[in-house]
Amino acid sequence: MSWLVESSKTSIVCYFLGYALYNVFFHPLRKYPGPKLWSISRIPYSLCYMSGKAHKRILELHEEYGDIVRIAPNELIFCYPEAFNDIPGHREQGEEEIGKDQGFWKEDSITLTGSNGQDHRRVRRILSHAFSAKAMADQEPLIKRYVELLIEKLKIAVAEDKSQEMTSWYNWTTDIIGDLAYADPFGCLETSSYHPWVKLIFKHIKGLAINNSVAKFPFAQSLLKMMMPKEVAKDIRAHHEFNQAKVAKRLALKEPRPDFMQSMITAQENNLISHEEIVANSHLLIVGGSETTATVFSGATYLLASHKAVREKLYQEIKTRFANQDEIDLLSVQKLDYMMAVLKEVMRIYPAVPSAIPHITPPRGTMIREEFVPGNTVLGIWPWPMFHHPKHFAEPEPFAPERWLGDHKFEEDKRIALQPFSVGARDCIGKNLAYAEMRLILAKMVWNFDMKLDSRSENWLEKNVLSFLWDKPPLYIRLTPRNMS
Ligand code: HEM
Repeated sequence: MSWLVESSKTSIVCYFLGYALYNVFFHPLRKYPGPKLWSISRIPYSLCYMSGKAHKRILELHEEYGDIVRIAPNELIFCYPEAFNDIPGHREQGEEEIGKDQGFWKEDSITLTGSNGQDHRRVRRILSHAFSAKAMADQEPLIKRYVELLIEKLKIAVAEDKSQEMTSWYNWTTDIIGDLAYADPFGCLETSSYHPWVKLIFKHIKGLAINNSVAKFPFAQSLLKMMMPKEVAKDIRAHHEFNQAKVAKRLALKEPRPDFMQSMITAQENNLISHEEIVANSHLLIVGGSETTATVFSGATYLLASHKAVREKLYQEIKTRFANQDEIDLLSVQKLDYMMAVLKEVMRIYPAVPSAIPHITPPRGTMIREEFVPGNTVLGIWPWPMFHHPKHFAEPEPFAPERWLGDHKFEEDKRIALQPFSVGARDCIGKNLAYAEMRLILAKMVWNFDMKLDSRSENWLEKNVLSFLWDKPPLYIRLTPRNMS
């Protein structure tokens, strides 16, 4: 019997040795540089992914190995400004799409962001109506109402305690997207507290890195499911049931509404979208449309609170442009050039989507940067390292909005490297809405309050944990109301 055990052990060792040798010396990606251990197995990349600081390690890898690095047997990452055009960007006519890696999306593959080819184009066309200039003009009164509610409730809270935990306030503005998707707000701002469903969205971030890391290890994924505490499984079920119930309630409304759902309802009447797709995409819109903007608001508030000169300059711009705050609307905020520079710099320093969203080459392979990349190779661009690489941005660490306003110190910057909304046929469909919302909220915040950092939140940026998206620590800011009309 012992000979059987011995020979099994030898076979296993030989298998792994052969696998390692193949990956290093014979694999089609062998010519790409990267740490040897990472090219043998996915495990080092997965461990890095779960470390909470993967963005920094990935930047180090690009600095050490160059623009294209092999980070797993079958995976390459790219860090040069044109990479956004080469991978998610528009393809030439007749060229095959570099689609999303379905191994990453799994259950989300029927959403807009997880689907490929015809399905993606069909749903994108349907949803694009909800994000047109006309739709946004129709949505403006609703957005303004919630922004006014945010300011009003904050003023009440600040009268009691100047120091407010701002990530929660910005998470509560999910009310806007909740109303645009379900016609039924969560009531977070009204009650100045979390709706349990909204709380779960933000709590869920912590698990994303683990979930994404094990996605490529089916055994580990099954194990994780088996080990999942009962309450977590119950939370997940309740979360999905809540989404389904909200969608059903919105679908039952007879009156047309200028919201995200209307275009899907019209499409369903013409058999262009299924009920399951409507449910899945409503969830995507809520999560994609609220977590991202809440991150940018939190980053902007922290950076403004800790940079007095920038804060003052922004305040001056807003005060000079508007006579009273009723003049601040979605259209007028577009004229605030300094604010735009501030927002770009916030998204460079603290991008809302900091980690790579994996794509995959078509089975026949494709050309990238005049080199052939074999079929079924997973490709990624990590936004945080792209936006922090000293080859792309001079002095990448300090918060410097002037870099977007022609300051000669930054004239060598590769500005096209900053693509926080990605590019091409799969860029952020909510980009214009996000900019409108961000400018409006920031303008109203700066008009109404001066912001200073509470000592509890010093080095807040450094305390953020990367879990695919940011797992944000509490952000305490001291708000002083200004006496403005
Ligand atoms: C600052 C705010 C935002 C940032 C930084 C952001 C960023 C992004 C990025 C990088 C992508 C591409 C993801 C990929 O490659 O799969 C994306 C896609 C998407 N975003 Fe946003 N987003 C923001 C706000 C919003 C808002 C407000 C909405 C809607 C309410 C939204 C809805 C979507 C959807 C549906 C997609 C998938 C598009 C497609 O695959 O065709 N996003 N976003």
